[in-house]
Amino acid sequence: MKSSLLQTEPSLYKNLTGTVQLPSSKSESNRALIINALAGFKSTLQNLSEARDTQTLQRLLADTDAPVWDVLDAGTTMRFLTAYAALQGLHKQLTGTERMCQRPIGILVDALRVLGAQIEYKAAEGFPPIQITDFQYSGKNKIQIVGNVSSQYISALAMVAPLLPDGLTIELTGAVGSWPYIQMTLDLMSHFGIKLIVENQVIRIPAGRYNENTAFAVESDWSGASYWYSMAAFAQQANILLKGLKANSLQGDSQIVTFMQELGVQTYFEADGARLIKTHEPTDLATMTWDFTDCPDLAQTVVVLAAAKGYPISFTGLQSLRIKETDRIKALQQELETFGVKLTETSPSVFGLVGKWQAPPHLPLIHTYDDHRMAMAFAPVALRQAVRIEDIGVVAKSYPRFWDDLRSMGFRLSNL
Ligand SMILES: O=C(O)C1=C[C@@H](OP(=O)(O)O)[C@@H](O)[C@H](O)C1
Ligand SMILES: C=C(OP(=O)(O)O)C(=O)O
Repeated sequence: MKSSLLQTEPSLYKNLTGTVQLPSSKSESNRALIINALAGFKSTLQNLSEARDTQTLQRLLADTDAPVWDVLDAGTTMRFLTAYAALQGLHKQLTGTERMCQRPIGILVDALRVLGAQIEYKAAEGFPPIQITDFQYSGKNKIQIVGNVSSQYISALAMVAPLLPDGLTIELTGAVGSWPYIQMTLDLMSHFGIKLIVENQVIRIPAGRYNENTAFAVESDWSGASYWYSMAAFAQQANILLKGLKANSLQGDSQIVTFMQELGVQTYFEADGARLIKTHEPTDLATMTWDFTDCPDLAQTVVVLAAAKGYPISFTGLQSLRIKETDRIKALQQELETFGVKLTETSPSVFGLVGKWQAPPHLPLIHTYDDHRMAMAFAPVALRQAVRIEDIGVVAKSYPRFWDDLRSMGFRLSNL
């Protein structure tokens, strides 16, 4: 595989200005697609994401006859389709990339089995590929599920719960990670007509039908927006309009607004999006600990920025990063080493950055670990120094036009 060279003129570092049409949120798109499928494909979904994960889900939902659904590397697609196929008793095998077959699904499968699904593992217990064969309702209308492994299991269960004769009460046990993603699911279910109740960690979902013919427009992707915030923070001056973002978002990753405000990037909401202005360079920042429990997909963006800028930030809530597209903690540790920075666990579950960022003597190569967010989180570094990116193709998972958007802002990308 050929790596690519990403570089900029010094003038871009001095002043980064332009407009970006962000991709739509894949999380919102994937929920809307599942709910619309459960309601008979009759609604009008606008701005569905061009992310490969969403395109894959859309294609598989339409491929009703296929005995095997290959989700590639899409976590939500795997988890959502598992619950979707299981509760309808569809005869399906679900599989994915080698990495997808290392990402756990046992918690969801156990819950679906309790409800009456017949699901077998085709290889390792607790991991895809799985074979779904039948559904015979067990009569259970309450279930407990752990909240700190992946919220995707809970979203998957919640979306199919109205199909059960008595609905379903889902009790989340222990600490809950990625809660805003669960809230997004519940908000979308409400939008499509399900009247559910949430009390602390208990979600009560009544039996019912999703409304047909309901319009829904997907918002731009806040996770994708985070890389532009990072670029604005890197640059000396920045004025970037990110189109399609709204102040009141369903997406928890809109938390990036608050994080970046601390780091000198202010957000102004306009009629057609969010304008990012670099207002100042934070100089004497107090030592801070930032929690990514609710927004794990922002972690790589902020860790790389903090490492490069020497911001005194410690990080918590990174546990779920170990079971995503790659072990993201390990991947960050390895890549930051190239620049002389260590990401270390200073006390249980708290990660700190040690060492001063240094340009390596040779053109640095950023390894991408089949992880879109590794490539995108390191791309802003090119405002300071040229970098090689191992596989630029990884961005297709969530933000296929990422490099085109960088080019339109003045970045140069070439094959090596
Ligand atoms: O439900 C979703 O759309 C997502 C939930 C999160 O996963 P976890 O719940 O596994 O943290 C997030 O990391 C992922 O990118 C998308
Ligand atoms: C973790 C991610 O996605 P998924 O779990 O859906 O593969 C992501 O997009 O960062």
